[in-house]
Amino acid sequence: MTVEPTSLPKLAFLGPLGSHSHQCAQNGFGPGVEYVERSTITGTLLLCHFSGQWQMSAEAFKAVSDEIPFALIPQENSLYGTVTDTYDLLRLPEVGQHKFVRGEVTLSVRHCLVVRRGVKLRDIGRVLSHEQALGQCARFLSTNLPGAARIKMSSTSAAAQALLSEDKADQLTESAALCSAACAKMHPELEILQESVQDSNTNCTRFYVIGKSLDVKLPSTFHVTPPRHALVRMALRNPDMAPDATVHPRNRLVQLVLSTLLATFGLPVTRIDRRPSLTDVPFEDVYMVELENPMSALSVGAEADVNLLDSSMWSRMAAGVKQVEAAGGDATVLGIW
Ligand SMILES: O=C(O)C(=O)C[C@]1(C(=O)O)C=C[C@@H](O)C=C1
Repeated sequence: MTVEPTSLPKLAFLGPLGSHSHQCAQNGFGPGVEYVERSTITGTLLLCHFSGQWQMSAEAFKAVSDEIPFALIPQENSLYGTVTDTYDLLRLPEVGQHKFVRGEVTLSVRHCLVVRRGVKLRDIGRVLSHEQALGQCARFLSTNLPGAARIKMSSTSAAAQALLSEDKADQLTESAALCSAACAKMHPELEILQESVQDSNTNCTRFYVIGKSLDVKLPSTFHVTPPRHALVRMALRNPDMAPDATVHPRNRLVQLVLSTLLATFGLPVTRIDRRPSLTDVPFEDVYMVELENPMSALSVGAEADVNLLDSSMWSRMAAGVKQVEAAGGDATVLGIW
């Protein structure tokens, strides 16, 4: 009898190893996936302008494919707010077609101030980290390192690694990084100068689990609950054709979003985010709207419930999309989880 080799599904995350994304992925998926690190969420962001549409490559996110069916990307932090790279990616047409939000994981986030061994606080002239971590530690930095330049890196773990490769002879002052304690401990040449430097101890980041389709089965180690959330992208279908010429298209979109949303999907709205659209029209926006079904929390458990709730969420979403379209809007379901 031959034993088939078992292969775990792959999950892409923002690396290198030791990033908060890595920690969160491990908490959420444990040994149930093969981890594939990527060096950016959004890679070479918004670099090429192609056939009238801004295109971008997003390594962790773009990796989602037949070969890598899942990715984990940070969505929002409790102190510093929306992860804009992620919302920029949610504007892409392929989201809602080949990539969907299929789950979420929240991570409690603690940052340390880390240096090469022997470096003192007074020597630090630069602090390297992910933009989110710099923002989450802004008060600490202003108080303790007011003159230090804040340098954005692709991740907190990339910042820690950069300390190791810095050429001391090139620098007049020393650098520090903001990263997790676990990340600092991966490098014996590094030392933690101060722990827990984020501006609040309740600091946490919510991540989206992206799947290559709405059907792909989530890894068995991921805790699946009955679908409770939906994410919908809304825009004006044809912004140039306002039925009432006195109303600016931008206002028309706000009216559409507000008037249709509250009634159309029949579910409470839990957040609304707005980003510039991918068209060339100045100030044309796209809205990302998250809805939450309070009822599904009551029916956790049986597989039958999950299927029933799944189809009821779906029919609500499909009906809502039709109504938005009838009102001159464009709505795409980006995820149900
Ligand atoms: O840089 C990392 O370690 C990441 O995983 C990214 C990220 C983010 O983009 O928000 C994740 C969690 C923390 O909020 C800080 C940074």
